[in-house]
Amino acid sequence: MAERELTVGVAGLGGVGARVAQALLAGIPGLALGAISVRDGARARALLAGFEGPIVAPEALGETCDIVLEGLPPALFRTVAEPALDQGRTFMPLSVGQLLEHWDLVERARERGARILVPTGALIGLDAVRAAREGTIESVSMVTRKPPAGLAGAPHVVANGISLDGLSEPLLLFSGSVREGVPGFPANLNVAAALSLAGIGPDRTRLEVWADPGVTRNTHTIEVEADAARFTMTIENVPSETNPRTGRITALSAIAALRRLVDPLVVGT
Ligand SMILES: NC(=O)C1=CN([C@@H]2O[C@H](COP(=O)(O)OP(=O)(O)OC[C@H]3O[C@@H](n4cnc5c(N)ncnc54)[C@H](O)[C@@H]3O)[C@@H](O)[C@H]2O)C=CC1
Ligand SMILES: O=C([O-])CC(=O)C(=O)O
Repeated sequence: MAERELTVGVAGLGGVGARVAQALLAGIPGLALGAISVRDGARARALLAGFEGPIVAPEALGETCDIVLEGLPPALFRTVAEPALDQGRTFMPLSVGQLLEHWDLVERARERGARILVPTGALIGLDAVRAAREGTIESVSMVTRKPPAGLAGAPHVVANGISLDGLSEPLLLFSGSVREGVPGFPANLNVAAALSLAGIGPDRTRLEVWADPGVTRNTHTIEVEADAARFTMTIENVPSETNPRTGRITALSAIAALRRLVDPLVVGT
């Protein structure tokens, strides 16, 4: 007999959340869009024609949904994460950098029998990094290059009075550990946080962030040196229409991660 469908609650209908919610509405076997959390209900109903489920506060999604997907501005992360975990749900964050700052939530998930599933998001190769971690990893580094518009307004840029207007050469904005870098770029380095969590942690994972007028895509290159393998991988993401900081593949990665929870055949580590 077929299992019942798992319901997904989507927090935030921005570039990522709207795409995921639309995919669920269009139909993914085994999954159903259970509830959404938005600021503008009328806009949401227009984006999700045919959705008749409830619109609730972010903290209420876990009351009825098996899986809670967070696609909010980073500052609202805990508002949705904490109740979902307390309710024993599967929590899928996109604002992954916030996990580093709210690390107690991992222990909370363990205590409550909840789970936090971090999708690969706008990155590449977390399967290989996770496999390498079962052996010994010596080093992991990542270089992020974004068009200057995708980095404008980041706290690090503002706090240091850096002007990104009219750049003619690539400009190195940050070099250091992922833990040091994330707070200055909360809407840009979720990928780096995910990489660090898959591998050797935010203190040992090295990072460079470049504002590069020569790229039109959000470009991330990771290099891993491990006893089992050495690998270098690059992904060049098309910025999404609604938010130039966010690569279009981010939503697709979340959809693929949701599918994995119910598919009878799962491929990849
Ligand atoms: N893990 C990854 O690889 C990546 C993660 N991200 C992160 O994912 C998150 C979502 O990204 P986007 O969809 O591009 O952001 P976005 O800014 O397009 O969407 C955020 C949405 O949340 C809504 N919102 C704001 N306050 C709300 C509230 N109180 N209740 C309900 N909704 C509210 C906004 O109206 C907006 O629609 C961001 O934190 C972003 O930095 C982005 C790219 C890659
Ligand atoms: O979309 C991207 O290329 C990466 C990004 O913004 C993030 O990790 O927050």
